[in-house]
Amino acid sequence: MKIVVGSTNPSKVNAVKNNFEDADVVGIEVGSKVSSQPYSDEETFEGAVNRARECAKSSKGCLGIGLEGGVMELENELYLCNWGALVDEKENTFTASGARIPLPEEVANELQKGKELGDVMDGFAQRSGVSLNEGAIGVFTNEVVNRTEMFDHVVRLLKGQYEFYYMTKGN
Ligand SMILES: O=P(O)(O)OP(=O)(O)OP(=O)(O)OC[C@H]1O[C@@H](n2cnc3c(O)ncnc32)[C@H](O)[C@@H]1O
Ligand SMILES: [Mg+2]
Repeated sequence: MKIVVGSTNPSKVNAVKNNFEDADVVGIEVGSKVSSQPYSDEETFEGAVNRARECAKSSKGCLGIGLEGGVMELENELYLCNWGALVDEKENTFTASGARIPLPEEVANELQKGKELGDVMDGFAQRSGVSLNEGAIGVFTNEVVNRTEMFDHVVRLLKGQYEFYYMTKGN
C-alpha cells in the first residue's frame, strides 16, 4: 500500500510512518489552500482535508493523508489546534482532531500581529526548527508530548476509522 502525506515536515511524515510500518509512505509538498497560519478550527480542518485530497489524487490507488496545525480562539485564549484527514481512492474522507493546549499570552500576542507560530516558537526557544521537531506542544508540555506524538494520535484515529469503515461496509 502506498500512502502519500501532504507535507515534508518530519514530525508529520514520521507520525504516519510509525503507524503504517508495512506501507510505502512518502511526503510531498502540497498546497493547503488556507493561510499558512490557520486561525480557527474550520480553517485548520479545511487545510488538512485539502492536503489529503491532493495527495489522494497524486498517485493511483494510494491513500492521501493531510495533517494541519493551527490555532483557535476560546475564552480569550489562543489554543493550538491540529487536524488530520485521510482520503482513499474512492474519495471517502475520514477526519480527526488532535490535542489542544493554550498558548502563553506572549506567544499569542505575536500571532495576533500576523506572525506564524513556527517563527514565533523559534524566537521563543532561541533556536530554529521547533516546528520540525518537538513543536510548540513539546515546548509547552516540557516535552511530555511532542509534535510527532500528537500527530501520531491523530493518525491512529484516522487509521482506526478507515479500518472500521471497510470492516463494516466491506469493499
Ligand atoms: O510543511 P508543513 O506541513 O506546512 O508544516 P508546518 O510546520 O508549516 O505546519 P502547519 O502548516 O501545519 O502549521 C501552521 C503553522 O503553525 C505552526 N505550528 C503549528 N503547530 C505547531 C507546533 O506544535 N509547533 C510549532 N509550530 C507549529 C507551523 O510551523 C506553521 O507556521
Ligand atoms: Mg505550513
